[in-house]
Amino acid sequence: MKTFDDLFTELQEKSISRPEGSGTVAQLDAGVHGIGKKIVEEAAEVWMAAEYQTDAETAEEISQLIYHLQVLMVAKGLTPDDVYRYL
Ligand SMILES: N=c1c2ncn([C@@H]3O[C@H](COP(=O)(O)OP(=O)(O)OP(=O)(O)O)[C@@H](O)[C@H]3O)c2ncn1[C@@H]1O[C@H](COP(=O)(O)O)[C@@H](O)[C@H]1O
Repeated sequence: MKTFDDLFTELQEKSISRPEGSGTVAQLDAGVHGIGKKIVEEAAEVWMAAEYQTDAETAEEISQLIYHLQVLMVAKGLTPDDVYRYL
């Protein structure tokens, strides 16, 4: 099963290799403004799922929010350690 750190490593590698068809590359090309809008959208979907949908659907929405947060981290050059030091 993929972990937070596994996904982050994969996204960092894709930001360098820029494979054709990668949604991550498209997100990075959209820039921080576009990525930020996706984060707000996904956060709202997490909230709505938690209130009105199943636990499994909520978990899926949380995974999507984490993904978009990681895309923002890659865009900004932040690493998991930069975040972990505040946990
Ligand atoms: N974990 C994710 C992941 N979570 C969410 N998303 C993206 O976020 C979108 C969120 O879905 P929504 O339900 O909000 O759909 P939507 O609003 O219709 O989405 P869009 O039209 O805005 O794309 C998905 O369509 C994906 O584009 C993800 N995209 C990729 N990954 C993983 O990231 C890695 C790299 O992916 P690629 O860069 O695409 O190769 C792979 O391991 C993928 O599994």
